[in-house]
Amino acid sequence: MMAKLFRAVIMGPPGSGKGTISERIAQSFGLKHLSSGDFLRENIAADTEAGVLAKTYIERGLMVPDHVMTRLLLPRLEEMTRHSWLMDGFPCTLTQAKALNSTCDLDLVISLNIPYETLKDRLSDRWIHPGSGRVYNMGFNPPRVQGRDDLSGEPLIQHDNDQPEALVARLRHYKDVAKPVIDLYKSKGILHTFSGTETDKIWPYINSLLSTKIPSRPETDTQHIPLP
Ligand SMILES: Nc1nc2c(ncn2[C@@H]2O[C@H](COP(=O)(O)OP(=O)(O)OP(=O)(O)O)[C@@H](O)[C@H]2O)c(=O)[nH]1
Ligand SMILES: Nc1ncnc2c1ncn2[C@@H]1O[C@H](COP(=O)(O)OP(=O)(O)O)[C@@H](O)[C@H]1O
Repeated sequence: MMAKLFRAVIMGPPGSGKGTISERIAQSFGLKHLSSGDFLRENIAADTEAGVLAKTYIERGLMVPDHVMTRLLLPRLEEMTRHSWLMDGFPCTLTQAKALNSTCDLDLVISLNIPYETLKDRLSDRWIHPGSGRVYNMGFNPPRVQGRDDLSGEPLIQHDNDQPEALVARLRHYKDVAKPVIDLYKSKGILHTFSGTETDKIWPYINSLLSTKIPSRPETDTQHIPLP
């Protein structure tokens, strides 16, 4: 019998560690990690109509409008009827959350609650490989060769968006738009909030929560069965 599918969302302000934690969850529990940012970058690289439109917003440091996001992401999720997944970066707004609601039932929402000073320190030290979206931090997870991506060897860049002046505005905006989304998931009884300043200290709590929710791990009993 196929294991029950599991659908989760991870939310948090820029720099809260959504990408970093999502990778750990994907590796430990075999969920597919879906990232709105990666998905947008793929569409931009492929010059799709929505990608061209999204690029005009991202280049100005703005959020992509809800109707573009839902038009891009929902069909993709609808294709994933046989997969368990973890979505990072979507939904960001109540309109997106309601649209997602009409497509699927979420099992769990993880919300990361990280102090502003911590976010500021991390993001001012974040380096990105623009081609793949791989993320480094000079203290926490530095690249093997300074300034170069581990896999491609290509140069890493920093986003102006990650510098303190832009960050204050992004965080204020996040708080405003995320609050009703968090309230919605709280009212559904699926919200789990994790607070702290270090991913390595938060991770064991997320790991043990997921261990109680996701019955089978890839390395234990699904060796011959394709993952859901
Ligand atoms: N010093 C430190 N850096 C961390 C920690 N956890 C994550 N980081 C780094 O902080 C930065 C932000 O982490 P991400 O995983 O990209 O955060 P995110 O929430 O996905 O960020 P956005 O893509 O902007 O929404 C990256 O450079 C990470 O390597 C931590 O516990 N300590
Ligand atoms: N759910 C979303 N709604 C609107 N815009 C989004 C969404 N997810 C991503 N974006 C846009 O794509 C950009 C890149 O996203 P991401 O890689 O998650 O990184 P970051 O939030 O650090 O910029 C965002 O800055 C934003 O413009």
